[in-house]
Amino acid sequence: MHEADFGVAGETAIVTGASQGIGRSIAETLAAGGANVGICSREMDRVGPVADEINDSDVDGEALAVECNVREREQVEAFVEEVVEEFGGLDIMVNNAGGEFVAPFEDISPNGFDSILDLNVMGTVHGMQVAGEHMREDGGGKIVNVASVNGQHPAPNESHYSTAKAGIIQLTETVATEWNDDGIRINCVAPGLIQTPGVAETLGIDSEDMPPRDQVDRRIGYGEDIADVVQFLVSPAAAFMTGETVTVKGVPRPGNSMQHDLGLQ
Ligand SMILES: CCCCC/C=C/C(=O)SCCNC(=O)CCNC(=O)[C@H](O)C(C)(C)COP(=O)(O)OP(=O)(O)OC[C@H]1O[C@@H](n2cnc3c(N)ncnc32)[C@H](O)[C@@H]1OP(=O)(O)O
Ligand SMILES: NC(=O)C1=CN([C@@H]2O[C@H](COP(=O)(O)OP(=O)(O)OC[C@H]3O[C@@H](n4cnc5c(N)ncnc54)[C@H](OP(=O)(O)O)[C@@H]3O)[C@@H](O)[C@H]2O)C=CC1
Repeated sequence: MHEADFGVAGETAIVTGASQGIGRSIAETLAAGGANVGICSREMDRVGPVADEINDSDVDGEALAVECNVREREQVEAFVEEVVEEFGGLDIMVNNAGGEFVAPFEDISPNGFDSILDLNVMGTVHGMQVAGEHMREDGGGKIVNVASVNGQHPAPNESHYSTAKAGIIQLTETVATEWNDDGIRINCVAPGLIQTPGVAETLGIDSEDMPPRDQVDRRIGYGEDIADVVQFLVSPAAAFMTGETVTVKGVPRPGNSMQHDLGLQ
């Protein structure tokens, strides 16, 4: 009888942008599944407490926090090296750090457009290339990139971000074809609207009464909705998946969802 294996116990994972929001949920979920997690953000004061919380809890995985700006290649190299030394390898890389500001196309300066491409696309490129080098040496690994429904459907005032996230989807699909022979599976998750501190800050959306997770329609997402799919993608259960983008957005319906209000149907 076949039993599905969603396990990550004993693996080493890196999650970028894990001081809050989706990245934090992914790190906590993988650690609860028994993986050791290296986590980063731009400020140790913000990411350190997340590692402390994981290490003070009764989950099997351990956490190591490192200050790292994913836009800086040398910092990504140092971060990955520190995690590999601490935990003795690297099996899973989750390129989650990303962000945006909301503005009409005509109001975005060249530097503004570039900052969003640099953070989202180049941050992912750095993470993939640096992690990929270690994974190739070790005989393989799993990479998950965090894109967005914005990379799949048009929405007003998101031109820079949508361009960046569409690029991440193509990057995932293309490199998956190149690194297949190295035993590296690369997939992508495209979240719909997820309640995070970043969304509260950027879009002004802060849902106090979150409907339960088993409700698929008429709700904003939880970080855990994304984390669970990421764990599936890096688990043996997804062994036959690479170069895919999994959309996780519930059921947005015209007139009754915030995603509709944002033009993301
Ligand atoms: C259904 C799905 C929809 C959900 C979509 C949600 C998407 C998310 O990603 S949610 C998580 C979002 N969280 C964040 O984005 C965090 C908040 N944002 C930021 O921290 C920053 O904006 C940044 C990290 C995205 C960019 O940082 P940085 O490169 O340091 O930016 P600078 O402040 O140095 O500015 C560079 C450049 O950009 C111009 N600019 C900044 N904000 C705006 C704006 N609101 N409108 C227009 N232009 C902006 C800024 O003026 C600079 O350009 P120059 O003036 O030409 O130098
Ligand atoms: N929330 C949503 O609705 C959606 C989010 N996404 C994507 O999911 C990912 C996470 O989003 P969300 O959790 O909402 O975002 P948040 O803004 O809540 O969190 C972003 C995280 O990334 C870190 N971060 C930001 N810039 C950098 C950087 N240059 N280097 C390292 N870390 C960085 C932040 O830490 P610190 O500030 O401490 O550096 C923080 O931990 C992003 O890629 C986003 O685009 C996609 C679709 C929808």
